Amino acid sequence: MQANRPVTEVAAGILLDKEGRYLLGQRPEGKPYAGYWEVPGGKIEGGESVFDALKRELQEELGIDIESSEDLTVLEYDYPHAYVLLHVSVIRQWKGVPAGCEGQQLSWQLLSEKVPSVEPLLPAAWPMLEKLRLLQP
Ligand SMILES: Nc1nc2c([nH]c(=O)n2[C@H]2C[C@H](O)[C@@H](COP(=O)(O)OP(=O)(O)OP(=O)(O)O)O2)c(=O)[nH]1
Repeated sequence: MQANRPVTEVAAGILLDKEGRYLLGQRPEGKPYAGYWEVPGGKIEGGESVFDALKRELQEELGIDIESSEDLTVLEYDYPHAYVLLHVSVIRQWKGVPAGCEGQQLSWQLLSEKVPSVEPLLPAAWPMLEKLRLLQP
């Protein structure tokens, strides 16, 4: 557990399509861990619900509109730059085609593959993928 460190609450959304693929994005230059691959999402702002934050972040980052999500898990991770609490959701339906609206690269990955074909991944992305594999299709 963290001790006396501010908590950064983050909403992360795993887009899962009907072919069993999920989406990763590459963190842009200028952010901590630039170049690392992650599940799309970002910080929850004051007063937002997890879903509000997810809807806003996926609109900003990917240009898509979501109407629902399923809670998958909550994870904590103690990075040198921040102590992060990640609220992870799965999204199976969205409007629009995901695009790298912040100049970031995107990559669809098959859930049936043990390891993503892109690297490196943010450390906290690994346990999310493990949870995702336990989901019933
Ligand atoms: N989006 C996302 N963030 C993750 C993952 N794993 C993980 O540890 N994080 C951490 C990294 C960051 O410390 C934090 C997310 O912050 P961010 O910098 O992406 O958020 P943001 O877009 O709102 O940031 P900002 O530039 O507006 O300050 O969560 C993940 O898979 N996806």
